[in-house]
Amino acid sequence: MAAVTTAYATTSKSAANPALKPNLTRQFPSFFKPSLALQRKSAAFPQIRAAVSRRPEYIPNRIDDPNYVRIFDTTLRDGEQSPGATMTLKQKLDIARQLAKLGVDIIEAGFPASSPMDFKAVETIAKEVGNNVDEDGYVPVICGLARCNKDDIFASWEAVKHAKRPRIHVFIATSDIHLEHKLRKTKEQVVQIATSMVTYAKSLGCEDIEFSAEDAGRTDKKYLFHILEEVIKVGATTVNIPDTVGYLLSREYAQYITDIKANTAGIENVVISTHCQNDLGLATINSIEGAFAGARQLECTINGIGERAGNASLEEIVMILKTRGKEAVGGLFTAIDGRHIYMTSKMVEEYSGLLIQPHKAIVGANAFAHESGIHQDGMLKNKATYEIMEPADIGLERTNTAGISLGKLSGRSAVREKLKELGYDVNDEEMKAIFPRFKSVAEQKKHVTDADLVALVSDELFNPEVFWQLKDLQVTCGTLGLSTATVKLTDADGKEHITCSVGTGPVDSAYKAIDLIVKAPATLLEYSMNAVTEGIDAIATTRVLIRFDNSIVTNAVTGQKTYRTFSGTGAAMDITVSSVRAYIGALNKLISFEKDSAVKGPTRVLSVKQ
Ligand SMILES: CC(=O)SCCNC(=O)CCNC(=O)[C@H](O)C(C)(C)COP(=O)(O)OP(=O)(O)OC[C@H]1O[C@@H](n2cnc3c(N)ncnc32)[C@H](O)[C@@H]1OP(=O)(O)O
Ligand SMILES: CC(C)C(=O)C(=O)O
Ligand SMILES: [Mg+2]
Repeated sequence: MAAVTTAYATTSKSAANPALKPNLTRQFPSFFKPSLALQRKSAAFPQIRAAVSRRPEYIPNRIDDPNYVRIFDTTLRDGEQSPGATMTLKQKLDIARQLAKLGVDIIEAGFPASSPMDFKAVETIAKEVGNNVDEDGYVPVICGLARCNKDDIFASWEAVKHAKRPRIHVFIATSDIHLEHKLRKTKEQVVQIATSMVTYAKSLGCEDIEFSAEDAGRTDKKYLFHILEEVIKVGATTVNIPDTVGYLLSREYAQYITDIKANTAGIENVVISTHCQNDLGLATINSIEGAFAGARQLECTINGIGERAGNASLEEIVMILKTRGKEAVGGLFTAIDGRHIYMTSKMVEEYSGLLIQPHKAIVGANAFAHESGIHQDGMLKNKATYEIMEPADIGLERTNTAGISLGKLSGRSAVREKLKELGYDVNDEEMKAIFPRFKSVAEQKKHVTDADLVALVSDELFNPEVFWQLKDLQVTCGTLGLSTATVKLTDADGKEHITCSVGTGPVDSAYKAIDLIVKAPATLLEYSMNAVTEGIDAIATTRVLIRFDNSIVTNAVTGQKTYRTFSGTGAAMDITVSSVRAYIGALNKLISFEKDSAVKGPTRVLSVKQ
């Protein structure tokens, strides 16, 4: 079927939506100083401004506006637990900065005791993002997860204490099945451990303590009320009710919150939180129903990434409350600046390597595309016929009227201007890398589309620290014999390395040649390719997943041993070049991880006397 070309539509088959553009600048000053376009938008939609400016003062254990819902983002902790989503320190810091632009109330930056690298990431985010107070007094709380033991809690505190608003998040399982088979403890032992560990967290000087009853969704309610009462008594300020295995239906989850409110002594002095996993596809709606029943902190991740089937998705929760909160969810609202959603989603997609399905709510490529005639007809007559949200609300604008058309005669200023319009405020250094790539595409294509440009820029800007870079590539392939690839790479010092290899096809031979140069202990696990735009001159994006053969991770919950994996993405008109860029991106991530792991970890904080 042909691409749709109404004033509103886009190519629904494409990985990106070329008719829509991110409405943000990478260094957008603050959502209190919106650009002219945003000011116009805010005037037309007063609820946007109101929502952003109505954030109540942050007090750990209470929220003075009864309708305000805190957004707790755990992309960097639960999100990173998705297989293959391991991120480097720099990537985590970028995401944390972007989450602060979004205005999330709490950033769970990691699990400091799980590795020296995670400790370093949380500590860095606490120092850099956790102290960046804006003119309105907003600064996100920086939170670190800890099991109920002193080493974990001490590590968490050592990492987060640098933030203006530090939080320790302690958890322990409370369901019979976890008590019996995983923790091998009695109910009273677990209450005793939980209370003594919350007390310990408080003794370190932390005044913002979240307690999670892991697997609360399968926990005997009387016992749940009891343990919550006890941790509240000793200083927990937020109590989280995770449906760890995504088991409960919405009405059952809401009933848990209602019952906790009605039966737990002291509950009125703390904030109740939801944490819904998506095993049955119910994470978002269960979080919303939890809020309707009285929870005022919702834990979620960008694009819904997370352990197994993922977590509740931040963009869905935020847009549900924005679109229906007033009339259908008791007037509940958040202070998230939705205009940063699209950019944040793109960044998490690139960094985690977890691609967004085209029909994903809010941020999928098709979320605002209208393909069928009757819908297009309705849209042309009145957008409200088929759209319940404005694309601009998540940072997208329709660009059919955009003035600048890029081609091979365009210079740096036009490209820079266009990028600015698309939301990327690139610096001179970044421009140096992007411009030659733009030129080489423009020389082969009559018209470089917005989607082409976004793919190139994402490939350049969202890539991990560069240790190896592709300089040149030549392949021969066909039916006459084995494919041969000659690859020239530059290392971190700019030194060139050339080698060639044969393989079963052009990608295989190129990857083998790269392996001969880089010599990383990696195994290719997955490879996929998509066309960003349509036609023979489309830009191809490749995603690869590689296994780090020297890094075995043990899952604390299942005890299962797995290899650490890294993803990489690449974009180019030539499919072999795109494939090579993706592979080198993944290898750079692996090398960066290896380097970060070698950072001297806080050995001292990992061994406190119990
Ligand atoms: C529902 C969730 O999302 S929970 C968070 C999951 N995240 C992670 O696991 C992060 C990655 N994990 C890791 O790097 C490692 O598992 C570590 C570093 C955290 C722990 O590693 P290890 O010390 O080697 O322990 P291992 O993973 O083998 O087992 C977990 C241990 O913690 C115990 N444990 C699990 N949860 C808790 C808890 N909340 N409080 C106290 N102890 C706990 C288990 O009972 C087990 O103890 P045991 O060995 O005495 O039986
Ligand atoms: C650590 C807890 C909050 C968790 O992620 C879960 O129970 O799913
Ligand atoms: Mg979870």
